[in-house]
Amino acid sequence: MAHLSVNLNKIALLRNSRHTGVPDLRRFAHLALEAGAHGLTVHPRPDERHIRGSDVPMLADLMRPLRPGIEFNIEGYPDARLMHIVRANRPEQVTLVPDAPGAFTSDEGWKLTPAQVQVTGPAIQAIKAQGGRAILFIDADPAVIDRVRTSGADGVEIYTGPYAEAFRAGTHQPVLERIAATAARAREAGLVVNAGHDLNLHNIPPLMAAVPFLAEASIGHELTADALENGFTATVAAYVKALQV
Ligand SMILES: CC(=O)[C@@H](O)[C@H](O)COP(=O)(O)O
Ligand SMILES: NCC(=O)COP(=O)(O)O
Repeated sequence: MAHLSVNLNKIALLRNSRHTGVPDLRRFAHLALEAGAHGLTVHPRPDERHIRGSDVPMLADLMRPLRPGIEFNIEGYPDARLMHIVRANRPEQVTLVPDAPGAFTSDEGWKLTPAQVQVTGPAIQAIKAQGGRAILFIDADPAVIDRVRTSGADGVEIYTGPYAEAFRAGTHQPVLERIAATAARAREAGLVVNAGHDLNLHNIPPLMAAVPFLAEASIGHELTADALENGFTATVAAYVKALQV
């Protein structure tokens, strides 16, 4: 069984297209948790296209009485801005991604080159120093796991965008095998194994069959699109169930 962390980015994206505060991010955070989500994820990008820095304290305050158990996961590139948000809000988990400031979306993982380690190392130390779990967003590549292990990170989030794309084409088996090999190597190294990006109710079952020990899936885009058709509460409950196999 994998935990569901609902990513609220796309609720915030819709909210930002008006100055009315509708849809209310606080309400959708409550709805997600009441529907059975094990946590919430936000990615406060530098351009604040969706999640704003000012959203994070509100969500941290909302979730604090529900801790432990319910987890707050903050994602982003470890620049001074993100690390200030992390220090101020002390989430249970921080997922570091190598995104450029204007990235269209997150579309690659850390390679942990010496230059990248110069960036991730201090951030990992700062996250762990305040009791947080430091997760590195990686591509499905077993070869990177040894570098993750020596980085001091607590775990990985395997980037599932290529898997989702291959799944749409019906050519996902080799990609899924690479994910499974990466996850197995990470587990052997004692790392937490998470996954995320473009996961949906169709591509989750094969992923869970291949990685039954997955700890958490953070899901936002496809879940929000499904919720437009089927309702947010019912959709979150369906994703919780899909991850329980
Ligand atoms: C890291 C990842 O794959 C997602 O969590 C990311 O937050 C997606 O960002 P957008 O919602 O801005 O596309
Ligand atoms: N880390 C992945 C995430 O939080 C949500 O990604 P997506 O489901 O919006 O693609």
